[in-house]
Amino acid sequence: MVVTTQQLIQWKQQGRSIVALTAWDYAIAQLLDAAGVDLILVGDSMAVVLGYETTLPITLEEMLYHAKSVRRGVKRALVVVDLPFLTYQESIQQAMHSAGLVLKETGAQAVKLEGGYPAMVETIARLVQAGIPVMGHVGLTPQSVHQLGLRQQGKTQETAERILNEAIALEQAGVFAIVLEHIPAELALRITQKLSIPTIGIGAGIHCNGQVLVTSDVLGLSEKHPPFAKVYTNLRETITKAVQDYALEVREQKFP
Ligand SMILES: Nc1nc(=O)c2c([nH]1)NC[C@@H]1CN(c3ccc(C(=O)N[C@@H](CCC(=O)O)C(=O)O)cc3)CN21
Ligand SMILES: CC(C)C(=O)C(=O)O
Ligand SMILES: [Mg+2]
Repeated sequence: MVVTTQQLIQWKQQGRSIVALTAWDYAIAQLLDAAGVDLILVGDSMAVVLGYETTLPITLEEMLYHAKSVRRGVKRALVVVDLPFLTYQESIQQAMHSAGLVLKETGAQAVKLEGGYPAMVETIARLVQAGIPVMGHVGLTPQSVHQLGLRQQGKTQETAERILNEAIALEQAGVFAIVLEHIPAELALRITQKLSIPTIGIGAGIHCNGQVLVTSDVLGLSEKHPPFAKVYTNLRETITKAVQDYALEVREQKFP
């Protein structure tokens, strides 16, 4: 049984939590899919495994290349691809072109883009009308890092209302799900209760309809201490140890 956007909405109604993680290549995607992850996001956070400081330098070409590789590894999960910075904000035409390339060239089922009311509502409505499933993303939007920083959003009454209203506007525009990043848990609860579509949280508390994390953070591959992830295993240590063991055995002529 493959995961569809309708399935995610049904799971919200049934109270079954949605499990989402990011992937950037075939090997990782194949492992996550086989382990039963419901939604695989080809996130622009792959910046971390490509050695960029922020998500801003990632290009549409890089996303397409990695998304194709991810798609080849996935049999069951829904594959969603981030539209990178300035490949959708310029005009509806630009967004349509970028999202169209993602669906045509990669075989992914949906795109995600950052932002809410008013800037992105019309764009999302037009993409959805054209048959492109769109996932929203509000709260902390890392493509706006030079305006927002990386601080929690929606801490005041006023900004909390703004984020709630953005989420409502995005649902009306037709998104099938919405990422809530780095907002207070009580605000995420209010949004989750208000919307019929599922909320997928990252740093947004336990009340969301699902959770998403950056896989390199979960696996202990990221160099920096991850902001939201629980580090379930430390692959940096595992890999370092294996490589050092190999180097030693080669130098001592014990291998092969
Ligand atoms: N590997 C990785 N994991 C992520 O979760 C992630 C990325 N990359 N890249 C895109 C964004 C950036 N993210 C981040 C990064 C740092 C903080 C953080 O440290 N926030 C501090 C404040 C820091 C500041 O003000 O400069 C906080 O206490 O909120 C939050 C979100 C989340 N996203
Ligand atoms: C953390 C998620 C929501 C994301 O946008 C990404 O990985 O790029
Ligand atoms: Mg992203």
